[in-house]
Amino acid sequence: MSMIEFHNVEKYYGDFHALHNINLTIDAGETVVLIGPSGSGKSTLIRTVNGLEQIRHGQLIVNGQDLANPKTDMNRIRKNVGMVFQHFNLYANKTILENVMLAPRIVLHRNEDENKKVAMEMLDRVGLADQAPKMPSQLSGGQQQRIAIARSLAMKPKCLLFDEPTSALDPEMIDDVLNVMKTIARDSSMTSLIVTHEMGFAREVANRVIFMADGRILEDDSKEKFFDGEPSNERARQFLSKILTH
Ligand SMILES: Nc1ncnc2c1ncn2[C@@H]1O[C@H](COP(=O)(O)OP(=O)(O)OP(=O)(O)O)[C@@H](O)[C@H]1O
Repeated sequence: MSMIEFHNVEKYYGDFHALHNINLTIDAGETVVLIGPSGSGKSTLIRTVNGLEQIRHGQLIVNGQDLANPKTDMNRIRKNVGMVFQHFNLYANKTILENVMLAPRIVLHRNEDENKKVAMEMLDRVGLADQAPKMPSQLSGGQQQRIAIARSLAMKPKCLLFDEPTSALDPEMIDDVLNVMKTIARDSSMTSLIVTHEMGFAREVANRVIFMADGRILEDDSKEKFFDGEPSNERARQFLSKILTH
């Protein structure tokens, strides 16, 4: 079953043509990594999936709903499609537990006992259950990002979008966040679409690797073909050799 379908999608920012003729189908349970040079449209592409950016032409179907249809209930999309950003933006004046419980309470009206149980389960999943009573400022950046992941997981989404979740972190914190993301990727009930520059991570967890440049998908391969074979596209090959030699 497909979770996300792009059909001939075009995206503009004013006159700037940011996405060109995107065709892409992602099945439920897949872990897809999106890579490419800066400014190639990776963030734009994943932000269209939960409606943070609107498309101009084409069709985008997420969890069976057509995003271009004005009747589509975007709240329903966002319940099923979570997002983890580069900057985690926890509520500074709320405890870690409250941060994780907030959206399910407001959006899903989950009852308090169940909400707390789920929140603690998710905090446990990211290895931070013991931090529940603390305030965000008492945690490191890497821990805060893991809380942001727990916060997304608490909504029990079908799909999680990750937009460079480790690129604002100090190097020593990156692995802890990637390890949490690896356990999510192994959960076949969740679809993950991940923008990252972490090639080791991509190589380990991705089912598929998509390479973008200039707003276009130039390569869409299994991870084996992309990393162990050779991408067919010349720019993808150049990008890969450059990034792997750094
Ligand atoms: N809100 C906006 N208004 C105008 N142009 C934008 C906007 N957001 C992005 N762009 C432009 O769209 C292009 C794609 O940007 P995008 O952030 O999607 O790229 P990216 O591949 O995610 O880059 P990076 O790896 O640097 O985050 C860039 O040229 C960028 O300048």
